[in-house]
Amino acid sequence: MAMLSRLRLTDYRNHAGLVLAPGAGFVVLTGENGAGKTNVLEAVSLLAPGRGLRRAALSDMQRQGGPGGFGIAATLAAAAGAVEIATGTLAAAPERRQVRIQGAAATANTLAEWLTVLWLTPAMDRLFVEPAGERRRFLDRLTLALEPGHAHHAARYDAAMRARNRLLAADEPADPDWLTALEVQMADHGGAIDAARRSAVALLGERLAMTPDGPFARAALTLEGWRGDADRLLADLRHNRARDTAAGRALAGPHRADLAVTHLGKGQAAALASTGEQKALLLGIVLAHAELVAQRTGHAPVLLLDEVAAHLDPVRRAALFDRLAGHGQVWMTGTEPALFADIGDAATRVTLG
Ligand SMILES: Nc1ncnc2c1ncn2[C@@H]1O[C@H](COP(=O)(O)OP(=O)(O)OP(=O)(O)O)[C@@H](O)[C@H]1O
Repeated sequence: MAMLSRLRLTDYRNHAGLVLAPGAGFVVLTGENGAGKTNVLEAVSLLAPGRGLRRAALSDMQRQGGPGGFGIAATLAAAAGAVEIATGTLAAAPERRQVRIQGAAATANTLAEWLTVLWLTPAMDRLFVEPAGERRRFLDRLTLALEPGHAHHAARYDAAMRARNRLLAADEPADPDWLTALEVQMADHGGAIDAARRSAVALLGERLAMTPDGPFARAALTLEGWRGDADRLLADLRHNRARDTAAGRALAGPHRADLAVTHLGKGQAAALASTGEQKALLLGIVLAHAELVAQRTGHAPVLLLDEVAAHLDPVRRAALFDRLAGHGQVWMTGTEPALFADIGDAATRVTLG
């Protein structure tokens, strides 16, 4: 777990070749609209498991007009010394993500052992009113930061679930032993997923409850939609084979969970809060989580705050900078350098475009 001390982008979106040497603390990216600020944050988000902060297709990320394929390489300053991590695609396989750690091929999920990255983007403003999937993904990123094995369990669960769906959809009757084997895998990994999420929600809830009422609204969190351990999941899957066959998918399991968020001060569902209140709730959750992860793992996550500063009033902006000072590496974007005038000289400032 660490921070980035060097970042090199090759043919990544609009960046043919970009090298940055971020310091610890704030990394401020400014530039006009379309300069490629969010692209840089997206590149950093791909140094963690998953599809990055836009959830875009890999083939969309290679530079249009470039040779095909892209590269994102970073040096991590870790306690044990520098670690080189890299991800990207090759021109011949634009949809296949390659990952290297210290030069050796690795899976994307192992990136979680080296770097924790969390982000807040304008697209997440609608998180509380969107379908459950977006909140589940958000919850899973929060969980992954506390439990690096979470991505592995999620990947194995999804693979087993897809295989079970295919088996149930096939014309010929499913081999019961094979079906049971897949359900056992789903139950084992699903139980681990649920336990890790519940633990993350409980820890984060405690942290939020402890946080004094400040300029960012406080949230209460609960896991909804589906809860249960491995035994319960296995029993449910067995019992619901006919129903799942008719539906064409598994109707119960941790893939149906949701994160319910309440505005603590108002005792009201986050979805009912105003747009500004929803932004503040989300920011409050991300900040509390970053502090929680730093406290529990001894390593602050790398935070990517896309266009967050511009949407805060000056008092909240100052409060944000105050709260994040000394947190670790915090990447922020904005079109106006003046937004970041108050964060001091220690920041790494980069103008793009
Ligand atoms: N695969 C690609 N190849 C080349 N350019 C791309 C690719 N994908 C996106 N772009 C370009 O990147 C630019 C958008 O970059 P980005 O979203 O990082 O901008 P930004 O600096 O964050 O802007 P804003 O301030 O408007 O949010 C657009 O001009 C877009 O055309």
